[in-house]
Amino acid sequence: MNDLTSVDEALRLLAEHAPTPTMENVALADALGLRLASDVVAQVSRPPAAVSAMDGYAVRIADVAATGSTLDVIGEAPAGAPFEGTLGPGQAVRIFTGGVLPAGADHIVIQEDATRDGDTLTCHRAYDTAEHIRAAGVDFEAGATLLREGTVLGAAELSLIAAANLATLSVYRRPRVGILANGDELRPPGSDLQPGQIVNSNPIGLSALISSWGGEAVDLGVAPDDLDAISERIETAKRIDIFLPVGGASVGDHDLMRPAFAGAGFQSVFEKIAVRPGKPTWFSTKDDAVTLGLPGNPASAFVCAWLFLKPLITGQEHSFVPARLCCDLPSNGPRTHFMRANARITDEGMVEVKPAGSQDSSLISPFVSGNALLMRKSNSPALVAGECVDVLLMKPLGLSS
Ligand SMILES: Nc1nc2c(c(=O)[nH]1)N[C@H]1C(S)=C(S)[C@@H](COP(=O)(O)OP(=O)(O)OC[C@H]3O[C@@H](n4cnc5c(N)ncnc54)[C@H](O)[C@@H]3O)O[C@H]1N2
Ligand code: MOO
Repeated sequence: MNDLTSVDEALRLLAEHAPTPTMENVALADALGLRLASDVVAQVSRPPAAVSAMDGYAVRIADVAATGSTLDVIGEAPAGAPFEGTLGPGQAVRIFTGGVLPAGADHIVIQEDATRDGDTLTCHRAYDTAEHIRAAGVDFEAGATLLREGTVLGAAELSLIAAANLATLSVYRRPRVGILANGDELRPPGSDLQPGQIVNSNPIGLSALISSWGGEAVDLGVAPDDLDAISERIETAKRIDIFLPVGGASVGDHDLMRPAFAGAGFQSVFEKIAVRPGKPTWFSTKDDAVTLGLPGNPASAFVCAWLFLKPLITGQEHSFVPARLCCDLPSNGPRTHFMRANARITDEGMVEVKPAGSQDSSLISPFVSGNALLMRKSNSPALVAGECVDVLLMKPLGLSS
C-alpha cells in the first residue's frame, strides 16, 4: 500500500495546493452561497432610532399610572415620518408600528387599551412599566462587525447585510470547476442505448454538488478514449480553476486521463488514495490550476467529490458527527472506508447510523436512500452494534428514514 496516500495526507496536500481564491464585488442579489472575502460592518444601527412595536399612542408613562387617565393627542408618527416636536406632560402622539418614538415619550399605549374622542385619549389601563418600544440598535449597532470573512452567505446573512445598509459585497469568486467525463461507452440521458453503452450520469450529479458548495460547474463534455481528444479538451478549456476529470483514472489500457493531463504540463501531487471507494483518485497542479481526477464508478466519484472536492472548493475542513452503529461490522482493511449509510435521529434523540446493504462502488441508489458516509479508519477493528462511529452528513438528518 506504499503508493497510496492516506486520506489525511491527501486532504493536507489538497489544502496546500488549493487555488488561491480571488475576490470580487457583487450585488447582494448575486451573493447567495458565496463566501465573504471581508468582514461585514454595520453601516447603520437597527433600528436606527427607538420605534414603536405596536399601533397605538406614544405617551409618558407617568401620565398613565392610573386607569382612566386622559391625554391630548397632539400629532402623528407613522413609520417613515417622525413627529418633529417634543411630547410634554398630558400629551400623546398617535403612532404606528415602526414609527419613531417622539422625543419626551417613553411608553406606548396600544390602541385596544384606549378610546379616542377627537383629540382626547382615555386609557382603560394603568401602567407601571414601559411597554412596546424597540430600543435603537436592539438588533445591531452601527459599527458592529456582523459577519466574519469566510462566512457562507445564506438567506439570513443576506437579509442582515441588506439591513446593515450595504448594497454590494466583497466575496470570493466561485471557483470554476471543469467536469470532463471520459469513456467511449457514455451516452447522454435519454439516448437510444446500443449494446455496451451506458448513460453518462456522473456529471449532472457532480455539477449539482459543485453548485451547492459554492463552485461554478463548467461542462467540458465527454472525451472519447483517445489521448489526443482528451488533450484537446484540456487545451481548449477556458479559465478553469479546478479540472475534474471523471473516469479513466485506473490502470486499464483505456484509462488515459492521467497521461493527458501530464502531457498538458500538470505535475502530479498524489496518484492514489488509501480510501474505499475511490482508490484511483489523483491530484496534480499546473500554475494556478489544479486537477482532481475522480474514478468513473459513480459511488467512487460521489464519495471522493464529497471528501476531496468539497474542501478544495469551500476551503473548509470536514466535520464529522458521532453516531451509534445499529449493526455489527467486521474489521476494516488497509483503506479508510466511507460506507454509504443512513443516519437518523432516534426517539431518544440519539444519532443512529445504518450502512447500506451493498457497498459496491457502482451503485447510485444508496445516495438517494441514505444521507451519510460512515467512516471506518484503515485497519480498524471489528465493531458491534451500539458502538460509536463518525459519520459525514451529505443531507440534513431525518430527511430519509
Ligand atoms: N486491474 C485493476 N482494475 C481496476 C482497479 C485496479 O486497481 N486494478 N481499480 C478499480 C477501481 S478501485 C476503480 S474505482 C475503477 C476506476 O476506474 P476508472 O476511473 O478508470 O473508471 P472507468 O474505467 O472509466 O469507469 C469505471 C466504471 O464507471 C463507469 N463510468 C465511467 N464514467 C461514467 C460516467 N460519466 N457516468 C456513469 N458511469 C460512468 C464506467 O462505465 C465503468 O463501469 O477501476 C477499477 N479497476
Ligand atoms: O476504489 Mo474503487 O472506487 O472501490 O471501486
